[in-house]
Amino acid sequence: MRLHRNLVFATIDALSEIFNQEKYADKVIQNTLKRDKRWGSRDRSFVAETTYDIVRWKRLYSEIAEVKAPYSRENLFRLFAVWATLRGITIPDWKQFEPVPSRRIKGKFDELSQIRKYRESIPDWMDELGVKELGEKTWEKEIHALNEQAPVVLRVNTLNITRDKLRSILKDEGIATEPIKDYPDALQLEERANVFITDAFQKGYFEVQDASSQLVARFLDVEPGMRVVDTCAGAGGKTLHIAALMENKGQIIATDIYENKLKELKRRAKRAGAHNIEPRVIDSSKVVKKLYGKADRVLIDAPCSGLGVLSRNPDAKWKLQPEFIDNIKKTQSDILDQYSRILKPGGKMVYATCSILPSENEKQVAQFLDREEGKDFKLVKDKKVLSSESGYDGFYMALLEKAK
Ligand SMILES: C[S@@+](CC[C@H](N)C(=O)[O-])C[C@H]1O[C@@H](n2cnc3c(N)ncnc32)[C@H](O)[C@@H]1O
Repeated sequence: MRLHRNLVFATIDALSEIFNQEKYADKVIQNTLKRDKRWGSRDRSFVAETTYDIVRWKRLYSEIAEVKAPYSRENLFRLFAVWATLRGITIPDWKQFEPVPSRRIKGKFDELSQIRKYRESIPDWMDELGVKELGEKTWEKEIHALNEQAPVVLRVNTLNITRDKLRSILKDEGIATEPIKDYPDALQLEERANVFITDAFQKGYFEVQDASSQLVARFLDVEPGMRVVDTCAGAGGKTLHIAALMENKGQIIATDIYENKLKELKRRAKRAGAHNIEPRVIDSSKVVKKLYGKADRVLIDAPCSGLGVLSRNPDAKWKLQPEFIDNIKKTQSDILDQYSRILKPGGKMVYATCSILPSENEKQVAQFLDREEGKDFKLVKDKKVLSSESGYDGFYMALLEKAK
């Protein structure tokens, strides 16, 4: 592979914004890709994937390159040189690159690979927390899987099209996909591609949604005609799936504390042809109180550490803090206590997270069931999805039923 100057420079600029200005990697990459209209799909994927790779391996590469934050341009080029050397890519003789000690880089890589926190490139606290919560063996496998690049999975919008039909349309657009066994609405891309520019996307035939995330709406056991409240709806990934499962019949009230996310949900619902979604911003406790005792189904897709989705969001390794996880657990239990009251007697509720930590998942549910607020509920079933076992995001979902 030959390195192109403008692509390498774009990658270095993106890394500088992510590492030094604390900006989110996905947003920075999105903007960086707008920089040069002449870039083709290979150029764009070089910038996106190399940036994500160096973000993912920041700790390991920093140790090898002996550089620390704040990252000067010189240091970013050193990180880049480590990335290229470990992939067997020849470093060009540009003045930005110092002579690269390839043997030393490979030697240090072998040496550091003996120690998990370097090998898997994670902060000390995260390694300790993973071992404490999951045990050494499971954590070891899980963090390894979470460092793999995530596959691109689509959720077929069955309001508009069948899976087979979409598959054949995408094939005609040059995008090959495979159905995934046991995931009835999913198609996995055989090769990465920008699916958002396809005609099929504009027509609302699919959404991009990880396979594990696609399990949640089905877990809620919805039926056409029900009243469902999706309490932490965000931009509506699962709301749209629920709408499709309900065949547009019944009512879905989608709430969130952020209006901008619900605005995005509205846009997506329009494209998807989902007509039974009513977004409501939670701007006071009244909004939730008004719904008490009204729903057949409640989804709590709770805010969480996001440790199950590190493969698609590797900069969370550096942005996440242990204090954030402690606080979010308190929010999760408050949300459970409050939003469970939205259910009618005999109704069902799913509590879900994209975390793999038992303290955010099964322990959170067990504590709820032990509290006064949970006394009328029983656990019907739960499912822990590990990335190392499924090949998709880490997730947790519990189905609870309220007594009649
Ligand atoms: C895991 S995300 C939701 C993802 C979304 N359900 C989807 O499938 O695309 C959690 C959401 O909870 C929202 N949130 C945080 N605190 C909340 C609260 N107290 N009440 C309702 N929503 C909250 C966040 O804004 C965020 O959108």
